[in-house]
Amino acid sequence: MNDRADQWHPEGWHEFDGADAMAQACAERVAGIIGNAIAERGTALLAVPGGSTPAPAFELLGRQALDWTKVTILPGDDRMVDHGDPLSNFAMIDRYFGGTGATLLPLVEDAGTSADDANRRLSTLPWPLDLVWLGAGGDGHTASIFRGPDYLEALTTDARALKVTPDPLPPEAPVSRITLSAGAIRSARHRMVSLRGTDKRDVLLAAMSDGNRSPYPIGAVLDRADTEFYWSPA
Ligand SMILES: O=C(O)[C@H](O)[C@@H](O)[C@H](O)[C@H](O)COP(=O)(O)O
Repeated sequence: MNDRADQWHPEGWHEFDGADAMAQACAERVAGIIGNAIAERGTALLAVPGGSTPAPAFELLGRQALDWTKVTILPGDDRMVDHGDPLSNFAMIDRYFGGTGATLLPLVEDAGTSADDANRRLSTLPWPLDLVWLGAGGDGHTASIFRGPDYLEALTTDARALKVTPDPLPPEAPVSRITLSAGAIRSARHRMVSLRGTDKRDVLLAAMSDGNRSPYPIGAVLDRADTEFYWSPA
């Protein structure tokens, strides 16, 4: 574990002793962003990550006293599966926020969804997003932006979302996906990344230090845009 106190960290770095403290901090921060967005614009629009890290924070956030009827939540990326599939990120959002009164917007309706379908749905939203909350992979991916055949399009398209087929397919979810593009992520009013573990931390720090030249997608995607980072060792 390369845990040197003098290790460089980007602006907006928040470190926690454990996953519960990080989940509490993430839930409170996202609730604050939602409350401010509603106060300023009457609505709040946020994209949230898939994967396992955010679940404890989703649990706490879903219990926050907010005017959820003014909130729209969508996945920042989703696997090309039906909502009944355990791989569906939308199903996880529905599990934690389905009872709040928020509007839940799928990126993927089913395995046949196209990028055009997703972009048509996103075109109805009061863009830009108030928040894009991201996870990070040990290979430096974020959302479903991986190195591979669709990487350049994900970094350069003006479209809000695109279909990607990572190569190699990630073993934990070996399917194509629809993901927000780098441009959509950078256009959000706020960005947050939550992640656990020293290996991922070291990849993220390297990526953020590299900026858009980074070989790690998250560095190129964020391109040093203001972002808050929430990290715990486990
Ligand atoms: O659809 C997905 O899988 C995610 O959006 C992906 O970007 C995820 O956030 C990271 O892979 C981290 O996943 P963990 O939180 O499970 O480590």
